[in-house]
Amino acid sequence: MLEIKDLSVAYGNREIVHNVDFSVQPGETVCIVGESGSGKSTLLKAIAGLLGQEGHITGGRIEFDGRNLAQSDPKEYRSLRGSRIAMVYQHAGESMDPVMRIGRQFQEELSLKGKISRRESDRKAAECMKQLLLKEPERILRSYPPMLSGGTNQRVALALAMVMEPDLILADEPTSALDVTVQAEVVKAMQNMKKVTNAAILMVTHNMGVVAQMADKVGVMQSGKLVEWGTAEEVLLHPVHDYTKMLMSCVLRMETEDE
Ligand SMILES: Nc1ncnc2c1ncn2[C@@H]1O[C@H](COP(=O)(O)OP(=O)(O)OP(=O)(O)O)[C@@H](O)[C@H]1O
Repeated sequence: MLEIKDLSVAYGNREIVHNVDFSVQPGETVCIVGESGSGKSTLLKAIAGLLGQEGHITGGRIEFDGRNLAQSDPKEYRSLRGSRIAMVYQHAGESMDPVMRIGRQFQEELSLKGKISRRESDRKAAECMKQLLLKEPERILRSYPPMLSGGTNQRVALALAMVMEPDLILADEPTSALDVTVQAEVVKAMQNMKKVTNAAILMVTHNMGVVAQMADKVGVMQSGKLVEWGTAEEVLLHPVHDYTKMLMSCVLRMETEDE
């Protein structure tokens, strides 16, 4: 459903992502890992059409159901994001409107697909929130984002993505701004999300626990290149590239030190 072909992305004259190729199949969860600054977020933003003023695609294709998004205009992207592609950010609370009640945010989002009553919107929102293990959805619907904790807001953002029944969810480090115990709750919620939606998930993350628990395929980026790609088992247990081997040995060392 999503095919990235020979994609290169630059900010100004500086090329950040170099000739990346990979694909995401329907319903599949793909995690992109790699060191800080390797271009993971830039890659995700390019796919989401959110590179901003300085960023641009310098080569290659982003094919979504056969359509080349690399050449789409911002309006076309906006309509796809409203209907078929959803995005979840690192600081989800900040991506929501702080002065709009959560219930209203669901209704606005859902109204992109057609007219919907407050009651029906609340019902759909509460259903998604329950699937993401959020307690008291009615209270959350009446709240404003700043009234809720970081972990709750992150799960609300996942629910906002889910409620649209997208074909593809793009997630940029959805757990990394949270402390460790809260991360575990959000990971559990994301696992549930994976179980109950048919959406493919493409996620950039530093959290190898998330990768181990959720990924079907894993891509490893280093200095703007995709240096390794394979099933989660292949990449986690039998890495080939030196950089991936080093990354995995760091994770093992951290886990041993934690024990
Ligand atoms: N808006 C921007 N303008 C110019 N350069 C940028 C911009 N955003 C990111 N960069 C540069 O692009 C490079 C890759 O950044 P990117 O955020 O994609 O990496 P990353 O792998 O996601 O890192 P992290 O894991 O730390 O988020 C970095 O050198 C960064 O400074």
